[in-house]
Amino acid sequence: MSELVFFSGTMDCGKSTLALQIEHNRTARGLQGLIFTRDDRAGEGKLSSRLGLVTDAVEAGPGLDLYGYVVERLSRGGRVDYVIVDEAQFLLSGQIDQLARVVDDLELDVFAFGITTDFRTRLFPGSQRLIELADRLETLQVEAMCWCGARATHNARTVGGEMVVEGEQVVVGDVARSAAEVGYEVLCRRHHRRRMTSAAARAAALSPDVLPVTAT
Ligand SMILES: Nc1ncnc2c1ncn2[C@@H]1O[C@H](COP(=O)(O)OP(=O)(O)O)[C@@H](O)[C@H]1O
Ligand SMILES: Cc1cn([C@H]2C[C@H](O)[C@@H](COP(=O)(O)O)O2)c(=O)[nH]c1=O
Repeated sequence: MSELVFFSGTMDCGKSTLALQIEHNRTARGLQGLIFTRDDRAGEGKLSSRLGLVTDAVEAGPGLDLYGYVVERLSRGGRVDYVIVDEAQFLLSGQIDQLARVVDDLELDVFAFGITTDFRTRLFPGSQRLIELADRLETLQVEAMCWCGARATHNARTVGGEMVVEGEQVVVGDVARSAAEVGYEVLCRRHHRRRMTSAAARAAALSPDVLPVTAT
């Protein structure tokens, strides 16, 4: 029985890597997949992993009917054995319904990958619909970690190094610790709530206000 599977986690937990591994393993067995993505950091029509691997993909812009695209490919004599979707959080709710139809009507497995919540801890529309419709939800086994050592469960956005909780939902970016204007950092819920990024924690540790007082 074909399935719609949603592999989710924070940023930087290995989702795109797993997508590429699934693609590699199936291709190695002679299967042919169709890969969709949206707004990958590597550019339009790319699925990229921080491990350095990248492959071509179909850019699933807001105007693309994913079910229609698969049907058209098949009706032109093309082969599609399964479908992979990366950055699925960015898809419209209706596009997730189209993926469910690919599973139900075309009997193809669909493997979707994405972050569930944005920097404000709110669900992305695509992720919300995937949680509502998926046959199976999978959490990635390689956990991203907060600076405190706890499992990272939330994505923080930084602007000029400061954590922010207001702004546009979608701003393509990375977790690299450069001085980029907009960056991201994964945190545990406790530190996301306290807006305590690794830089803020370092600054607090160096502050004379919090230096330990030693008894004389
Ligand atoms: N230099 C490295 N050596 C080993 N593993 C790395 C390195 N850089 C990144 N990774 C791994 O890649 C993961 C990020 O993979 P990626 O597929 O890009 O994540 P996601 O798609 O979830 O944002 C990191 O959590 C880490 O496990
Ligand atoms: C939290 C958050 C993230 N994004 C963007 C930043 C990246 O471009 C992608 C996530 O990619 P990854 O492969 O999972 O690292 O999403 C965003 O636009 N808005 C957010 O709130």
